[in-house]
Amino acid sequence: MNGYYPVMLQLRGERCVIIGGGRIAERKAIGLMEAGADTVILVSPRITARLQELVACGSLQWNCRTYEPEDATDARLLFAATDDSGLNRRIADDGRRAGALVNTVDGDAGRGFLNPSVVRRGDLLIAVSATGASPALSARIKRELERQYGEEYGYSVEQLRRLRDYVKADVSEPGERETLLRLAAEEVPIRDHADMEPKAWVERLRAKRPLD
Ligand SMILES: C[C@@]1(CC(=O)O)c2cc3[nH]c(cc4nc(cc5[nH]c(cc(n2)[C@H]1CCC(=O)O)[C@@](C)(CC(=O)O)[C@@H]5CCC(=O)O)C(CC(=O)O)=C4CCC(=O)O)c(CCC(=O)O)c3CC(=O)O
Ligand SMILES: NC(=O)C1=CN([C@@H]2O[C@H](COP(=O)(O)OP(=O)(O)OC[C@H]3O[C@@H](n4cnc5c(N)ncnc54)[C@H](O)[C@@H]3O)[C@@H](O)[C@H]2O)C=CC1
Repeated sequence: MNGYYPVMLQLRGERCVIIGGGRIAERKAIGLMEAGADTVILVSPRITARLQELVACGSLQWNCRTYEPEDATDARLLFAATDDSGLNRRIADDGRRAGALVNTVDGDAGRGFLNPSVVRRGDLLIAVSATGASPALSARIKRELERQYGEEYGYSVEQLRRLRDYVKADVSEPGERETLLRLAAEEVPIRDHADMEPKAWVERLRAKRPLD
């Protein structure tokens, strides 16, 4: 067992602090924004052109200076993303002392979190990690999954959520709920013009439900 445990973190309203403003910090910042993080703070004397654009449109805050230990205070997630590995280690220590979850971009990953490679299709989120053994393999598997799970899954998962809300409210018998939701999950992906009105969908599923 290598000690890694996957979770899905809800980042809305959580303070995310990135130290560094290079290519890798940029990738981490964009990943946070794709997740819906709304409080992302960059600390770096220099940042990339893309990060400057994101600062200009108000998506990120930028503190244009070098790291100070106070930057780690109150961070929920802290990214040590500079090109100085000694500094990254100090940032990580400060962050852990302050109770933050810490990502260190240069391999000192023993006691923090790693970023997986991610495929997003609406509410479907597929994350892949080789836990530091091979980021290139994670990226390759992500590309394979992107082909296997196309954009149509975004619409499908939206419809499955609607169906599930309906079934939770309307079908009182737990065994029947489970059977219906499993059968529905087997039917996706669905075409985005298909009528997936929950009531009619449940009726269709009931008609094809295996007799038990
Ligand atoms: C430990 C970890 C910590 C962390 O950053 O969280 C880490 C560390 C390091 N990455 C390095 C190199 C590369 N990283 C990538 C790409 C990604 N790296 C990501 C995560 C992670 N990288 C975590 C482990 C995750 C895992 O193993 O699954 C991804 C998945 C997610 C993301 O960063 O958001 C993102 C895929 C983006 C996508 O989806 O496409 C590529 C490929 C490419 O760029 O195409 C290369 C070159 C090829 C190679 O090295 O494999 C180096 C060496 C630097 C050097 O040589 O000096 C280190 C440091 C070290 O390991 O020593
Ligand atoms: N995790 C990953 O996927 C990968 C990680 N890496 C690692 O990431 C490191 C960073 O790579 P890049 O972003 O390409 O480097 P870069 O050189 O483009 O950026 C480094 C950034 O750190 C900032 N910085 C330096 N000292 C600072 C300080 N005291 N306080 C605040 N900011 C400071 C600089 O201003 C710059 O913005 C590399 O050294 C490498 O070890 C490299 C490739 C992939």
